[in-house]
Amino acid sequence: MSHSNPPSPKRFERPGPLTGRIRVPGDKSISHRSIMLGALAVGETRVTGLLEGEDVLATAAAMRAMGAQVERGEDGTWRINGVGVGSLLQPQQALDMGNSGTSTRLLMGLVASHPITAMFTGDASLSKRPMGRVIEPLSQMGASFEASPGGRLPLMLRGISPAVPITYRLPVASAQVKSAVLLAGLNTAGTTTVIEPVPTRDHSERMLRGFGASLEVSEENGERVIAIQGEAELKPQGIVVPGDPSSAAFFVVAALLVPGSDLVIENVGLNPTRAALFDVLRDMGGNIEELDRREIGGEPVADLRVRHSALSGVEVDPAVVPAMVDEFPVLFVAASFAQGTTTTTGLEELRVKESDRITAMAEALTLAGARVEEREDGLVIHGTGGDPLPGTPEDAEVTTHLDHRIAMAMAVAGLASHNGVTVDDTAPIATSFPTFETLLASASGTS
Ligand SMILES: O=C(O)C1=C[C@@H](OP(=O)(O)O)[C@@H](O)[C@H](O)C1
Ligand SMILES: C=C(OP(=O)(O)O)C(=O)O
Repeated sequence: MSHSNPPSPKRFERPGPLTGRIRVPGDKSISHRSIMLGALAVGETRVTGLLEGEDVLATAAAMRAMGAQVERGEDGTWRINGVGVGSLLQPQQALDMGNSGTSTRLLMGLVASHPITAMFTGDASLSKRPMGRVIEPLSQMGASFEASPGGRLPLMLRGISPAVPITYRLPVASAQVKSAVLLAGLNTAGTTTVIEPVPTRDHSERMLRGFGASLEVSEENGERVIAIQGEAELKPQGIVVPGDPSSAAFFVVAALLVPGSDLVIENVGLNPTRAALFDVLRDMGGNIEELDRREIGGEPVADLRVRHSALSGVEVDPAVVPAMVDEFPVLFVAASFAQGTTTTTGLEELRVKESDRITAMAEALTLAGARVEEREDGLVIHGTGGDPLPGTPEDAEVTTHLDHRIAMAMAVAGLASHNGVTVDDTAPIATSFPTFETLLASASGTS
């Protein structure tokens, strides 16, 4: 896990144009869910294109600790032999969630409706993140918790079976909270319902259905209502994981910013609940073309051809925030090079990710010479009009706070800066995108 890796500083400097074709690793959200649902199906689920990042490996280790077989074949296919809904085993040791909020919150949902007790631990970043948002609904379902102060990790969860089905309206727009309740509902007799005032990524709904759960989505008074029938029997699946749009985002912005670039990123997942960044960048003037749009594993996918473009500032509609919640760090970088001002609002959730991404990016971009104003719920960025940023001073480095997306976003800023940008620690990148630096070297012809 990244918390045990020594810090690995690196300076990112102006490369040649980004050209050719690259393929980013599999989608993180879909990879986590493939392992979890595979571990609850009876029989063998096969997954190709699984993201082999530390976050997903933490999920795999936890599912093994609760009885599933999760193995990587030599051909890169993952084989998961599940225990069946209701049959998770008592883990013998604490479940180490590393840096991964998704692993923690979704697995809390699974454990909550099984008659087992689990201790959840994580790294320094994860141990600061709020878990009250899942403790609350899962307590209503009958699970009990002993959490660290502030509803944080480490925490002990005592699950219960039978659990109580609930109807829960999400107080924050969070796919992790939605998924935790739906996963708890899998082993709960009756109907468990989640009401989403603001739609969030829908991979759990799509995949639960794909695995054979009875799940209905309807709309009532402008809200999404998701109802799952409990005591489900899941059937093993063959899953092909599309490329992660959240990882592709770094290369899309890099190609827009580095002069002369013309890059194709193959096989990018474009689920509408995930893909808003690409629309915002197009509104800013970004030349991003979709090639060969197709469907893979029930998800829309395309190759993205991205060419260097002059960008203009925009006001980002807060309604699109959930559909690009992880992409703001790199959007802020794009905005720093645009002509004019970019305004973002409604980003309160960014303060409780792996780091406080509003403050972390304001500080990092300011150090690299950008003009940034921090507000409670977003950033206002005055762009350079296309000129390079100065970059970080020789003796200074950007602080990533154990946050992979800060590290990668500022690496991209370095590519378009006079003096480059030094990032204090690139180790967290391995949580979601272990091949980031290799792909960057290959796209810029420096490998
Ligand atoms: O459900 C998921 O797979 C995720 C949901 C989002 O978190 P929130 O639900 O906390 O917004 C996102 O930031 C995270 O990277 C992955
Ligand atoms: C917020 C993220 O992940 P998680 O919540 O799973 O740690 C992310 O990948 O940007």
